[in-house]
This record gives sequence, structure tokens and C-alpha cells, in this order.
Amino acid sequence: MSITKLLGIKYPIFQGGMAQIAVSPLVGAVSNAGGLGVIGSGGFTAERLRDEIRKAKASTDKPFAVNLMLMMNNIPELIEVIIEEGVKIVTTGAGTPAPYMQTFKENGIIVIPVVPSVKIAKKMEALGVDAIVAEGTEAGGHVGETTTMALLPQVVSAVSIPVVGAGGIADGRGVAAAFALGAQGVQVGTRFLATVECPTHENFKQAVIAADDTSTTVTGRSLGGPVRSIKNSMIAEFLKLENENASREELEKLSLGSLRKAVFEGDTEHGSVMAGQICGMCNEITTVEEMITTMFEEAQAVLQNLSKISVIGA
Ligand SMILES: O=C(O)COc1ccc(-c2c[nH]c(CNC(=O)Nc3ncc(Sc4ccccn4)s3)n2)cc1
Repeated sequence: MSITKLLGIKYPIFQGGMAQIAVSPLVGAVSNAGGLGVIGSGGFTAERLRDEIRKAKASTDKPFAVNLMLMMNNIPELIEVIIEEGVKIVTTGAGTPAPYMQTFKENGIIVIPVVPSVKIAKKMEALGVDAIVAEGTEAGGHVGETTTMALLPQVVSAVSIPVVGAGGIADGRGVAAAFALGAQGVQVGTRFLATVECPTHENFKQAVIAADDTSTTVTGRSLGGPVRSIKNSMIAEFLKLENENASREELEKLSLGSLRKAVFEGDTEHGSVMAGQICGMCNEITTVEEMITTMFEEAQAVLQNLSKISVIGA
């Protein structure tokens, strides 16, 4: 079954469930534009999640999902709210949904984990998840080590359930490439940061607009949690400490609250501007509607033109 039919959406695009960022009005705008709006519950209390779910219900009659960041310590409480509020689609990241699968199944909830490797993709399929987002290291935030170009076809070959491609996708060419590699849809995060409806501080959006293809780097490998963000003074200090084998406490002290500092206070020099490598192609702020319709019109045109190309010589 196609992703659009499974989820009841017009375009096969998920908005990344970015912690602290994927909230109203971004989520409702994505669902109203025909994609899958996803509430990012990372760091939320149960009541904050309930509030965001009710705001999404008030802003769209289309499907939307909740993303669970599984490293958090209040997942059971968040799932209770998801069930009470009747949300039927959950994406997950940064851990395994295994402990919660029976509850999801009993409540008819579609589960779509984001995975960074073939091994984890196969583990998820065995758990009975409904589809998989294969996310390449190009993505922003918490990432694996494999690129989308290498990861996506290997995951497609390894599982029998639908695969969505993520990491480095921000225009119709990226959508067409993901479909060429066997994906049935795409997940996009960074490109949504350059939208009118993205609720971050304007400085955060300008940092994404100003960035180029080499503006991001990965920190946190020494902590076992690699995270891609735009290079700034805090990141330079973090890398210096990592190279000096600083303690976990020292590193976490530096990064604690850094996401909020950038997202809400607009301190993009000392906060964490999580974004993917495609930020170099996000050069203007548009509405979500413009972004999604342009992306899929472009993708359709690219696929039609590709069908006229012969890759085998005469
Ligand atoms: O062990 C298993 O079975 C599963 O193991 C997994 C291991 C990793 C993953 C994974 C990697 N990437 C993703 C999906 N993407 C993400 O989760 N991206 C994120 N970005 C920011 C986040 S919040 C944060 C704040 C500070 C430091 C770290 N993270 S979470 N999931 C999924 C599963």
C-alpha cells in the first residue's frame, strides 16, 4: 500500500518531528498543504503535548502525527495522551519503540520509526512497524553515519514494508532521487525551517538561509549521540572539548538548553542550530504551501524528463 493511501495524505511528504520546533502553526500548515504534519514531542510534558495536539486539531481536519523521541523519560505518559486524544500516526526517533508496540497495536496506531541503519530497519520491521523512515547522515539533529544515497537503497532492499527517505532532501530533485532509490515518500526537516509558519526566532531562520553546503558539522560522537548542527562559537568550543577528551558532564553542561537558546532566544552563536547539510540550498523563506506544491511540481517534471533519457548507448 502506498504511503499516501496508508496515511490519507495528498503528497508523500512528512515534516520532521523536530524537538521544540515542530509545533503550531507549522504542523497544521503542513497537513493543510497535503503533507503529514508531525508534532515534535521531544522535551514535552504530557500536558504540553495534549495542548499541541488540540492546537493541531483546531488548525486542520487533515491527518497529523506525533513524533516520540525515545531517549526521553516520559514516553508512557506521552503515549497515554496520544491515545486519549485519538492520534493515529506516530513516528519515533533516537531509540526503539519495542516496549510500546503492543499498546500501539491495541489502539490501532500506525508506527513509523526513523532509522539510521539497515540493521535497525530490520529490527523495526520484525517489531511489526507499518513503514520506515531511512534517514541519512545529511540530516539535521541526531544522525547515523551513512549517507542517504547509500542507506536508502540498502534499506529498501532489506525490508518489505514502505520506506520513506530522509536527509538532504529540499527540492523536487531530491524527491525524484529518493523515489529512484526505491522510497515511497520523503521526510523533510531543514527546508521547513525556512518557512513563514516555522515558529523559531527569526535569527534561527536567517542562520539557515545564510548557511552554505559546508556550514554544518557533527558533534557528540564521543557521547555516543552524534548531532548535526550549523557551526558557531558553541560548536567550536564543543569540538575543542571533545578533542581534549572532556567529561560527559562538561560537554552536557555546554549543550544543556542550547536548543532553546537558539530556537526561542535567537542566540544562534551560543545556541544549537540543528540543521542538515541541505541548508545551503534553503535560500529564501516561503510559506509551507508554496514549498510543498513547488517541490512536488518539480519532482513530477524531473521524473517525466528522466523517462526520456536513455542511459544505454546506441
Ligand atoms: O536500538 C535500537 O533498536 C534503535 O536505535 C536507534 C538509534 C538511533 C536512531 C535515530 C537516529 N536518528 C533518528 C531520528 N532523528 C532524530 O531523532 N533526530 C533528533 N534530532 C534532535 C533530537 S533531540 C536531541 C537533542 C540533543 C541531543 C540529541 N538529540 S532527536 N533516530 C533510531 C534508533
